[in-house]
Amino acid sequence: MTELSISTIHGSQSDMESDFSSVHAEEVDVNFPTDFDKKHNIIINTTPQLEALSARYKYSFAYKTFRERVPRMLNELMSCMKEKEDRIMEQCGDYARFALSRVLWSLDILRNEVLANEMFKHFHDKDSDANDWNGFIEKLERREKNQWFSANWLHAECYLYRRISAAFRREETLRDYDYFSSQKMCAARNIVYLMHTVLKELSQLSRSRDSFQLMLKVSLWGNRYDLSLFKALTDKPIGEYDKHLIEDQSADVWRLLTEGIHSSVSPVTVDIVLDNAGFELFTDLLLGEYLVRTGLVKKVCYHVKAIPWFVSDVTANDFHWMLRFLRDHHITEMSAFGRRLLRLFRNRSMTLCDNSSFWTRPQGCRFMRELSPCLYVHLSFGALAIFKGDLNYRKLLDDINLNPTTPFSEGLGDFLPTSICALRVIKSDLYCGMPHCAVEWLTESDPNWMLSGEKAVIQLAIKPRP
Ligand SMILES: O=P(O)(O)OC[C@H]1O[C@](O)(CO)[C@@H](O)[C@@H]1O
Repeated sequence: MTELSISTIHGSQSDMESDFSSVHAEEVDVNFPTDFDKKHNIIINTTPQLEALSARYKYSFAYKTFRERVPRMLNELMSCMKEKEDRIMEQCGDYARFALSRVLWSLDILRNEVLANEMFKHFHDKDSDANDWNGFIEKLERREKNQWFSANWLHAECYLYRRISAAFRREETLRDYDYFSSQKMCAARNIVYLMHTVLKELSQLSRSRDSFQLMLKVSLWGNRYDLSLFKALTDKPIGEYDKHLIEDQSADVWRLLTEGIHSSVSPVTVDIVLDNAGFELFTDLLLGEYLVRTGLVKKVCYHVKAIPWFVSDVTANDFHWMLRFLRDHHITEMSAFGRRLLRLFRNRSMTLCDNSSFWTRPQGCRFMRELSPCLYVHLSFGALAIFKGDLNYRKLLDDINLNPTTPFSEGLGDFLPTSICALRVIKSDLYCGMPHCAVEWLTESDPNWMLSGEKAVIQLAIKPRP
């Protein structure tokens, strides 16, 4: 098997380390909680097991996220919008100038609400999920978990991105403007050399267990490309990554697709719940094309986010942009790959599921059957659903701080519409299905390991079929 190069991270690593080590550094201040901590009942501890992750626990990534990362991200978004004002006017028309100033004002208010740990506000926009969101916020109000530093981390972070979206969608002229799109497109353009290298190495791989496992791992490590955390990249041979794979069930996924399901699920469909745009999406398209081309599956269905989400998550616009970008590229292998993909979409071997708001709702996957029964039934008709990335993993576990050795299948609660595979680069302090003592050992050698994006898991929960 050829030694293929995939990326490592630098620069942001130091940001992360400084971020997290400052958390730990404050341990010395454990007897002297800051004024903010006292005023907002912050618990000077890590998150207890079986509790939901929340910024109410000082030694958590959630606390760091709302104390520092989110205010910084909102500052960057506001200055980026100001910088691009003229280009936005070209795209959305002159009237958007007033709309943009109202948006900047809303984002500034949002940032101050986070910094002051204010209560979540109800939505007054016309979007189809507004009522569901308000019903959810009322539930949080009753449980007094409706503030940035008391809510479950997943709920608060999803609420943040829904609020940002509301600020733009309130404005007719900016309603469909994706405020993260230039970052996503720019990141994709900057990594063409790697896409080309990967294509030359992998696009003709034949059907075999080794090739399948390699394709799955390329899609996994593509998840390191998440602009909400990391900004810069360089090359490293893929083989070197296996030592960073804490749990690897890729062989079980191969067995499931080749031995496990023939009679019960035909034609074999695989759903891929996408994460980041750009290079990660490219690796997910490569995986899908390999699955169909080698006859391992008849159909691949991709799931995207309905609104701009967590900076770099894929929306339907990003998905179509990537297909056009590949098809129209001057590099032969790139355009050939783009045309092959478009052919697979035309003959419906590949489809895009872009209309579910479930992926941008705060609830975990165990609430899908109740909240999005159609989506649940759709997944149950598939042979396997592949969940990409850290945020989707948190949604699978409903952000519950489980004992790290809890089996993955148990971590899903009762969510098992079909067999579930998680391809996750670990980027937050939440785990399950880990070998005994792995988390303790890793934390001992590096307290920041779970934020470095160095470690990953490939986990599978098999749905028993009659
Ligand atoms: O792109 P991914 O893999 O879902 O990672 C998202 C990141 O954002 C977070 O929400 C933190 O802000 C974590 O889940 C993770 O660190």
